[in-house]
Amino acid sequence: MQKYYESDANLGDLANSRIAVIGYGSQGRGQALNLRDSGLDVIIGLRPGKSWENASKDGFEVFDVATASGMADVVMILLPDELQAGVYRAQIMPNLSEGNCVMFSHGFNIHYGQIVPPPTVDVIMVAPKGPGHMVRRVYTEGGGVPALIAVHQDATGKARQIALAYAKGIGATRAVVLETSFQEETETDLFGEQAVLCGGMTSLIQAGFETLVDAGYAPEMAYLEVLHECKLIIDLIYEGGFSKMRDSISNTAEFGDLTRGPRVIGPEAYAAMDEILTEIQNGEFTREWMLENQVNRPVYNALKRQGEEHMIESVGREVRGLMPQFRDLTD
Ligand SMILES: NC(=O)C1=CN([C@@H]2O[C@H](COP(=O)(O)OP(=O)(O)OC[C@H]3O[C@@H](n4cnc5c(N)ncnc54)[C@H](OP(=O)(O)O)[C@@H]3O)[C@@H](O)[C@H]2O)C=CC1
Ligand SMILES: CC[C@](O)(C(C)=O)C(=O)O
Repeated sequence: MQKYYESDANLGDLANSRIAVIGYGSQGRGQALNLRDSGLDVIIGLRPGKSWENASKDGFEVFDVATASGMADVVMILLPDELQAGVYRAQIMPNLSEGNCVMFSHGFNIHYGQIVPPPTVDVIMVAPKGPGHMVRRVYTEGGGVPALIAVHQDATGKARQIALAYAKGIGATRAVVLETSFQEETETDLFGEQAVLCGGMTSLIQAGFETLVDAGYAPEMAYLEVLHECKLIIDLIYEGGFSKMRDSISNTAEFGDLTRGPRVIGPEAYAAMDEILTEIQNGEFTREWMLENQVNRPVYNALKRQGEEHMIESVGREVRGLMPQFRDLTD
């Protein structure tokens, strides 16, 4: 896999370009602030509302999406994936000029054919591998969140240099930038967030919590054991892999980890993961998500409400309230 660092990228490749960041949410805000602090010319495209107020407060010039797109050489689309195609067709596409660059932080809309840009523009991806708030926080601390780049269309012959310059602008080359394809990024990202990082992890934690509470243990004990301590264990895995974590835990914990863990994630879990991956690869998940949005998200809203009402959430608020380090954090 091709890897890039600071010396492989040149901010000069974007020196004469105006970048319109469309959207000012998690990624939009983090990326726009970092790009501006890296000396690049950034404007914001939005609809009136909360994000518009936030971007103005942060000192950006904010325009409606059509105007910002028409003023820019590089248009980075950081709207929710499910809304991108509609906004692109109505407000971005009519304002693109030959030689412009259209960018994404997730390959979703290009890979699944929801957006098909004209052949006269570059189409690239710079996808930070972390939440937007961390993209900003780590940059201000002098580091960077790693990112993936991909080139879908290279109309100008400079698409890769532009992707690398942008990645440098948001701080990613301070960590590492890997080159991939829109397909690989989209499918692995969706799989990761569904099966492991978000879906798999919350389901695992909730199942552990329910098992302890149903067996009569105090909910506060269950919370500390299966949720709070997760972060401490994950920090060790993040720093040095499973080996560093296993060096740090007791021998008893390690024996239990090695012998009992595979019983929890047994053949049925592997089969479920295969099924989830297949639904991503054959477009079934994307069809479900896009149709869900067309009918105002009945399933999403019901499941989200059930999640918010689960006992683990109220117990969590209570237990975090007992610890000084959580007092300044808003839930
Ligand atoms: N969240 C993350 O950390 C990551 C996200 N990504 C990708 O980044 C992209 C952006 O995601 P994310 O940052 O989570 O998005 P958010 O939901 O955090 O932010 C979306 C932004 O788009 C604005 N917006 C929504 N609808 C419209 C509209 N019709 N016209 C104009 N502006 C609108 C919102 O403004 P308003 O206040 O008006 O609603 C908001 O500023 C996606 O492609 C996602 O897959 C990739 C890696 C990680
Ligand atoms: C894990 C969720 C994520 O894929 C991310 C922060 O990288 C997302 O799309 O938000």
